[in-house]
Amino acid sequence: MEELHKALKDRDLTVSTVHGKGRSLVTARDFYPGDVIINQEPYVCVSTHKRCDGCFRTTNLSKCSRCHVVWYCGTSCQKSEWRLHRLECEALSRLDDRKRKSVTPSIRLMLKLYLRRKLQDEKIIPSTAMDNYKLVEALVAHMSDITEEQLVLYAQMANLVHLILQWPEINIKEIAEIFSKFACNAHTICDSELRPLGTGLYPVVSIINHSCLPNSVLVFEGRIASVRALQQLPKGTEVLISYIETAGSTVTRQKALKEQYLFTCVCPLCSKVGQYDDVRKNAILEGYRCKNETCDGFLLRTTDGQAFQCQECGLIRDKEEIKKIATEIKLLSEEASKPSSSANFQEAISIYKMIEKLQTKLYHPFSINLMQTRETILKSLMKLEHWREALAYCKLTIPIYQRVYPAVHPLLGLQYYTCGKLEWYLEDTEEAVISLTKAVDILRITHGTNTPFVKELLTMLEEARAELTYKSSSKEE
Ligand SMILES: C[S@@+](CC[C@H](N)C(=O)[O-])C[C@H]1O[C@@H](n2cnc3c(N)ncnc32)[C@H](O)[C@@H]1O
Repeated sequence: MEELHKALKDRDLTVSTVHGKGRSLVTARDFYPGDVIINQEPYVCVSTHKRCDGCFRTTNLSKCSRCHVVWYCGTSCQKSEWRLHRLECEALSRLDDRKRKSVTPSIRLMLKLYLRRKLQDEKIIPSTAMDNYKLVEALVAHMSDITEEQLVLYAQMANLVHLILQWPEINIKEIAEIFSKFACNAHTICDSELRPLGTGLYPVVSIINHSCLPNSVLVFEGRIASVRALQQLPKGTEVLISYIETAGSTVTRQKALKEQYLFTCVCPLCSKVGQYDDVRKNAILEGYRCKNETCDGFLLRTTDGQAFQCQECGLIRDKEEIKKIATEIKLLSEEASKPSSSANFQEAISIYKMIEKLQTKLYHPFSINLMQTRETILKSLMKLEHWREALAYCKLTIPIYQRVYPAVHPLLGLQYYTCGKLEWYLEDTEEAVISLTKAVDILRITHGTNTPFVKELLTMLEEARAELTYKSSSKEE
């Protein structure tokens, strides 16, 4: 680990231990909003769905002609992956069709990990301070916290890995432990618009702990993980990213962290659990609305548990009435998730609009359930190229985004970006300039200014500004 400390020192970072959290990454100088704190290539990664295994693209794909499992977009990616894939390919080719179908991304991640370790041990692939198996060994596994059921699943997966690799010395218990490490440490690789592409293990980035109110953000440039400061981080600050979607009540966030990452979060936001501010925030995010439509107070359960009372105007909402609407929403949601409905955007939109109508009666106007429904409608409208209505929905989501996310958050930036693009396309140039400027202000910090995505956004903003100037000068004439 000496080597790692030296490599991190060169990047103005250190590792220290924080009570209740274990290792943590700490700044050794001041970092400013948008500064890259650390970049890392994955130790191993896999694409999910049908994508090129090298660059995650979905165009010009052809399957490896030998193993029929892995896809490449061309010879360049195939060559760059060859040393590792040669061994993986050999192992996969031995499988019959049925077994080959059971090779999930997690199984492939494990195969690649073992093969890469072997290649590094044999010095066929070089090791560096930030790229070696010792870093994987140091990752937390939380073996004592996993359920019996999960353990059985890991053991089954480990057996499959054993069967594929056919290495006599392989240790099933060790593989199961590494599966647990994947669960606690691997990251979902996303594109610039935060759509998931694959999964990767970045053992140095994995030293970074979670906060529900993070000071940094993890984004990806291709398969390189990039952690950027969201705010000024004075020397000696613990770098914190969010592992989960933070727009949820404390209970929802803690449940997600416990289930997916096996820990109880001790961040400043979570330690406020039960305090008035936390109760109020949660009741707005996931609670019911006041019966009086002009009141935006939040509701809490009455002491007898039989109803909910608005904390602003005192009006009572009956539990049965709430239950009735909630049941109608549930039935409609089940209908919407049927393959026949989700494949037909028009049908999906009409069901989700019914859900939206019921949710506006049930939930607080700043509810995340409502935000998610509107987001689903927006996406379907975009698919159908119903731009004007899509813009209306996008605008409806923005106030909720502003409320549930901090001022600098990639999802808020991306929502302004969608809004700006739609406005520009619909020739609402003045509005487009405002929305795109807001998008740039956020995304230049979260994504950096050198990525193709942000460069394109900057060009779009420049063009929209030029168009606005032209429109204004033509009006004056
Ligand atoms: C990806 S690792 C982060 C590095 C880890 N601290 C280590 O020592 O390797 C995730 C683990 O760190 C700990 N952790 C991260 N954030 C935490 C938080 N906010 N509260 C409590 N534990 C946390 C948990 O044990 C979690 O499973």
